[in-house]
Amino acid sequence: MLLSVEQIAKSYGARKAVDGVSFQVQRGQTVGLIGPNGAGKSTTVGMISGLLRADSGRILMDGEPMGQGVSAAKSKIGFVPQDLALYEDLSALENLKLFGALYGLKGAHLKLRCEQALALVNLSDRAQDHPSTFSGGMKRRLNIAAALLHDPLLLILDEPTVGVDPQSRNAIFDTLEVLQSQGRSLIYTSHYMEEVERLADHIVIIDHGKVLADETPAALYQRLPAQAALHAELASAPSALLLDGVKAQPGVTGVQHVGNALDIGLADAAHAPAVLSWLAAHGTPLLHFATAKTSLENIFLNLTGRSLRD
Ligand SMILES: Nc1ncnc2c1ncn2[C@@H]1O[C@H](COP(=O)(O)OP(=O)(O)OP(=O)(O)O)[C@@H](O)[C@H]1O
Repeated sequence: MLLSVEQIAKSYGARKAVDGVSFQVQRGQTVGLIGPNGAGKSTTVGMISGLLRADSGRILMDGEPMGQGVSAAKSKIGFVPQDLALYEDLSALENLKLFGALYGLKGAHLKLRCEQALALVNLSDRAQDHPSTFSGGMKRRLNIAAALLHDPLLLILDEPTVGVDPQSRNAIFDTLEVLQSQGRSLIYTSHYMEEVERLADHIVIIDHGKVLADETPAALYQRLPAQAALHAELASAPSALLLDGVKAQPGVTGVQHVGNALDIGLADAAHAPAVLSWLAAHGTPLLHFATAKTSLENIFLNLTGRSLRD
């Protein structure tokens, strides 16, 4: 195991921002930390990266306790904060050299690491430009490069796609996938389930400073009442009788309708053909239908009764 977070807690005055959070990160694993605004994600990763002191609990990095100040454990972690930390009046390369020097890198080794990091985030051709001329996404990528200079085992990213255009978002994902293929561990915080689902082997759901779930995406899917959804558009609005009939079909976990459209939850996608045949035999003509895997986005709603984003 690479990182063990054990019952960490932190209050700001009377407000408990993080209230006994525990989870682990294995070598090479990506853990997605997901929760709504104010759930305690930034405070949690702030404590893991050593920027914030925990009121209680313990954090072990590669077997060693994490504390404040410089330590071997801390040097194994790279942190990409939510707030961008770049010097606008230095070039991209000069920014990296400054960060690298702070990590104690020097000379040819520093230069090589800066070049490698710029190449990884696809900014080699902008090395001499100032970040003031960069898009939000390019600045974020430069920040990721800065956090990688000292070759950390674990990279922590706090909502790296906030304020980022879709193209740069994909470039960030591409970079993170390269890091994964190198066997690096990642902690990725977000309030977008689809992002976490794309990247993470393990998802930790956090709300009001507490862990609500800590599982693989597949295990979380199993917690959803419907595994698949069937959307069907009829030629006219369904009758109450038809709705009851659909609900009674094997594998149907729920039915909603808006106008002529039916949204049917299925315990398994394999039930879709039988439900469609039944509809064709009993309903008004079917104009259009589509099936889809249900979204993990629903899991938060399922666990808390609230949605991830308001
Ligand atoms: N420096 C601070 N002083 C006082 N309260 C704080 C401070 N930082 C965070 N909080 C509070 O602690 C709680 C957790 O905040 P935190 O930033 O960790 O959540 P988050 O999940 O990262 O949210 P977001 O997605 O909005 O960044 C919130 O109620 C927040 O208002």
